Amino acid sequence: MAGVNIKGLCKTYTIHSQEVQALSNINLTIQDGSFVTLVGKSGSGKTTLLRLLCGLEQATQGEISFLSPKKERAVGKERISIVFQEPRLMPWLTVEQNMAFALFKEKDPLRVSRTVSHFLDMLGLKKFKDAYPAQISGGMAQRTSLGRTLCYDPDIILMDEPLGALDAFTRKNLQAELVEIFLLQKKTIIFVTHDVDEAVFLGQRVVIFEGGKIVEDVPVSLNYPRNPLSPDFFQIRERILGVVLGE
Ligand SMILES: Nc1ncnc2c1ncn2[C@@H]1O[C@H](COP(=O)(O)OP(=O)(O)OP(=O)(O)O)[C@@H](O)[C@H]1O
Repeated sequence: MAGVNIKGLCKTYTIHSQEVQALSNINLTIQDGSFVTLVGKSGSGKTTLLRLLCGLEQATQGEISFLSPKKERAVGKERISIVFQEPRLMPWLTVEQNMAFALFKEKDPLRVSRTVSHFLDMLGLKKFKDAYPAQISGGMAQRTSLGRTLCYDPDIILMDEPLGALDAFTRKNLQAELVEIFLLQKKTIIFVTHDVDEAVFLGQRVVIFEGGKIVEDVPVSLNYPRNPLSPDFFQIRERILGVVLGE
């Protein structure tokens, strides 16, 4: 595992010679093995931060470093994986093969089948292992995408609204499963969502973005699994909603 230390991070895009400051002076420390959710209105810079963290974009200024990285990984070789809103599975591969794809560098076929089988089990996909993406539901496809990520054994998992396209029932189920996976695996998870309830249900901290800046960092010191109907949950949710809506 690894945590992240972000110092003075800025990202400017240029659209038709007009500069857009997507992120300005972001300072954030995310501890190893913690679950952090990022919320904020559309265009506040959440996805840009994830893209910088996984190297899909270069920062204009500032730096990102890793905290307590795994000893067996060389510095700079931390494993970061990203899960998007859409599962991005390969349609010509089965559920099992899509997950195994994360292990294409692994030489030992037994290790591949053991790892894939473990996560197929954990995610309730065993019965569908031979199905193709077009033959499974959106929830199962997103579980397969998460399974592929877990097979890769990343130090840090970035999630960009991974449950955003699912129906409310499937979404609630997957939120609960994600908490269980987090408690079992203790990976560092950085999760972007527009849904404040989801952010409070999942995160140990909710970081609020506005106009490319962090405007508040709210600790959520409630035990898992959380009850969204409890007064403590309600109070934190209202506080965050107030900041996001600028009330
Ligand atoms: N590739 C790009 N080129 C130019 N501008 C970009 C690019 N990506 C993002 N931006 C701009 O950066 C700003 C932040 O965008 P970003 O996607 O990070 O916001 P967000 O908070 O993730 O929004 P949403 O919740 O809608 O996904 C926006 O003004 C957006 O137009």
